Amino acid sequence: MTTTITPLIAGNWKMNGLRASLDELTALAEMMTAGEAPRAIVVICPPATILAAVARQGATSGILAGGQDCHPAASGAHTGDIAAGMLADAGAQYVIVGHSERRAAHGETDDIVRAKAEAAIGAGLKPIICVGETEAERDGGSAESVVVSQLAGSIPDAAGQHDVIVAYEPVWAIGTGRTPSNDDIAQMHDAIRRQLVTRFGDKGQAIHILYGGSLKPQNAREILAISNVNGGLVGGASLLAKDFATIISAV
Ligand SMILES: O=C(CO)COP(=O)(O)O
Repeated sequence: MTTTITPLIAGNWKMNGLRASLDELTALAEMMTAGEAPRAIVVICPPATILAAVARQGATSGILAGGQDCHPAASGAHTGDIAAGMLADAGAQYVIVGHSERRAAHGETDDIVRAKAEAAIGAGLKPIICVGETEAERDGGSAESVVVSQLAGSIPDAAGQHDVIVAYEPVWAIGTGRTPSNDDIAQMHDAIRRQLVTRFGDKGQAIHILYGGSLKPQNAREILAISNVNGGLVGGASLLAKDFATIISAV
């Protein structure tokens, strides 16, 4: 079965962005409405402090808002954490879970990431579930088995009935300016697709598989054209409206 997936381009602002960044969002919205309508779903995941403002501003321009992480629990004594329901309350429609910067710095296991994805689905959000191998794992030849195993542990059964997004982000490509070869990206995305289809049948054909890691205006066109690459998760290049707009228009 061939399923057409509308590409999705998500910007992960990480710990960058003050209220002043909303000007960049205004510029992005203007660029998006100036030319032909974008052929992609566009999502910005800002820091939580400006999430509500991004969601409000995005409501008029079609830019959707997402969180960068959520807690598995709905509420409780978890100082500094944010529940998925709170992100939804602030206007988010998406939330990134299992980003490698959190897996590494906060000891997040696949079980925790899966619990976060379940919490997100429970709150009506679409989780963007991140997976990716380290450089040592790629050099050692285990990249595919590592990613397939991370995905098996991180994606909840509920993905069979609800919308989830998978983001393949090789850890060594994040913020480094390096990317895998197009063949390596194709091979990994094909392996992820096979696993999604084996587990979720036709629904697995419709799940977005995003590529992330040094996606830039210069390489977006060729990477986004690779089969089973259904969009991108963009870090550094999402901070400047001009660069992000170029990536969106590369779809
Ligand atoms: O981690 C990323 C997005 O989540 C990718 O970051 P860069 O695009 O800065 O490499």
